[in-house]
Amino acid sequence: MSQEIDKSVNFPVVEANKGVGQYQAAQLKQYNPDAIARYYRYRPWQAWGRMLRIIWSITGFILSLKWDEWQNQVEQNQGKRATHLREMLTRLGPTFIKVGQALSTRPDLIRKDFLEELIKLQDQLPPFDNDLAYQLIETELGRPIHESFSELSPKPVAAASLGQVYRGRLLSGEEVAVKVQRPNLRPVITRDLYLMRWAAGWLAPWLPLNLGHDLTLIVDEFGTKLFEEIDYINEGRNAEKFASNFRNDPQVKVPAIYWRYTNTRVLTLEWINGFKLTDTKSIREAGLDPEAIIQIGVTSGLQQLLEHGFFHADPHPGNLFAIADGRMAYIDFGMMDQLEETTKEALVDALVHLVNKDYTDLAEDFVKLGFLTPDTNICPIVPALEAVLGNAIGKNVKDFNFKTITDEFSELMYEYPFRVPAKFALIIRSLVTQEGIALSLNPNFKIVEVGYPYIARRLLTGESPALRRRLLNVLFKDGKFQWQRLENLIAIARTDGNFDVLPTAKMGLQFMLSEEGKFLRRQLVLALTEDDRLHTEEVQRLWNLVKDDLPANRLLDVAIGILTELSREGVAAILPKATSLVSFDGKQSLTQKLKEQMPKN
Ligand SMILES: Nc1ncnc2c1ncn2[C@@H]1O[C@H](COP(=O)(O)OP(=O)(O)OP(=O)(O)O)[C@@H](O)[C@H]1O
Repeated sequence: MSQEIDKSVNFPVVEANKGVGQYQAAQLKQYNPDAIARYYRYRPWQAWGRMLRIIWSITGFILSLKWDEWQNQVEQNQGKRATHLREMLTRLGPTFIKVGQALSTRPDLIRKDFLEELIKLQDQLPPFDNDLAYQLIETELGRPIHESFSELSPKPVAAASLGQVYRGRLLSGEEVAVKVQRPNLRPVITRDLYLMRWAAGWLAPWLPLNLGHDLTLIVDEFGTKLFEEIDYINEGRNAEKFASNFRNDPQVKVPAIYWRYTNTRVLTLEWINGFKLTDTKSIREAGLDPEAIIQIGVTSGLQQLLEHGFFHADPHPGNLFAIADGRMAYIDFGMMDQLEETTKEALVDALVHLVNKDYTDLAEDFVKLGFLTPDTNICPIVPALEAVLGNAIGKNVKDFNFKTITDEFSELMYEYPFRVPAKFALIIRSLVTQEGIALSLNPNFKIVEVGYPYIARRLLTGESPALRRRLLNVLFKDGKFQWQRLENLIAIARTDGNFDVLPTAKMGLQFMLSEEGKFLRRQLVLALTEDDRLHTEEVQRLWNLVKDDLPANRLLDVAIGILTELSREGVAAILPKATSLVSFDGKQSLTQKLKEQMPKN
């Protein structure tokens, strides 16, 4: 522990009540592009040296690519250039490593050979000095190492972009991972973000796509996230919130945080004994079923986006573990994002409309989600969406994959005024990464085979009124009930291991008998009697689909349960309007009987 922590680079914080150019010698706690710009406006020389180094490195790389083209050696030098790119980003430091990590999940933007090399940035990085790290742990925790840990590995077990991780044991015996941040991270990141933002402003007009206009916003989003990521207290809180969202899920494991041994730059959390999802060989050797792990990964990923709204924005395979007991564990909660309720709902809508091939509604969803501005004329976009997405989905919903969708979509973006809202860059990244992980475990993986059953189950079990409205959207087209869609939905939902028909049937019945279900009751009667015939075949087909899961006696219990729960007012509200439902095929006598049997309270 001989080395001193380098305190020479100190980034000042701007206090709101101080004039421009007056700074405190403290550290900027939150990303604030204006404050950063103000600081460097008065000290440009502090950024020049760094700027020259970045330009030098990037120009060198671009020239080597050009040289290969001139010499016709692109093929031969592919591997060499990919390594060059990774080494360059590593040399440029944490901010650029993070950019590389973000790009490593974008097969739509990056060549395959580069991609494979960039993936190594996820956790094969050079560690920083051990003594320095130990010293940082002591300073941050305010006590000597031996007063916190009975064991601490003499060397880090992993070195990542922002910190390195030691394996240790608390005095109380628990096995822990101790993550220590790289020294001087904040000032280094701040300076790089300033330069990136400045460059983004200059480059935007020369870049293709509407994406260019958003480039400084993308840098700001990246900067905000990066600042959140270097506050380990924030990461600990995120982990606990994430754990709480999955508290009832026996398949997802989240490490506990040991707050007594945690501070802004040191994080102590439960050690996870498992195999990274990159380590497919060990997963198979341990007798674990990759398909089951994929299922947990995709379902929990969709749950984060569509249910909790709080999602892991960095789910690369180095951050996901398969545990010997069959569970999947998440680590690294530095980069998380929160979706608003309206965004979650619009996302479900968009998925439903996409699967139903309702392209007009889908175009409207894009407006709601901010991909199109509200003043956009969607008329020409609808057929374009149909041409591109209809192709991507194919005849069968199962042919759908995000990679094809993003590829096809980038074509649309050239022709129509689509833009990717900064927030969605993270969602898209999260989805494409999860699909990529699943593909690495099973090359024939189709996200829809796991994803759509989950969505179908959620719609059918619609816990919230908003979800029930969506189910109705799926079941009706132009006011007509779509038997085939209900049949498909049930068939697909049944392939999801968690789908139980009985509670769903119960919920369906409850809904039908409620005031809210009035519309559905009426429409069902119309559907049943459409074209002057009783549609018994459709009912029979539906019944065949579910009858094995619905033993008659249990179904009767459920029905009686629901009916006895209904108050007299409830029944009175239903019966007069439901007469049409029961007026054919002699069932009126049954409702009469029910009326007589209802408790008189
Ligand atoms: N709780 C844990 N149990 C076991 N290993 C862990 C744990 N936490 C971290 N590690 C190991 O340390 C590595 C780096 O951890 P983590 O991803 O949290 O760091 P990071 O600096 O946030 O990295 P990244 O570059 O992915 O942002 C992990 O890939 C894993 O190998």
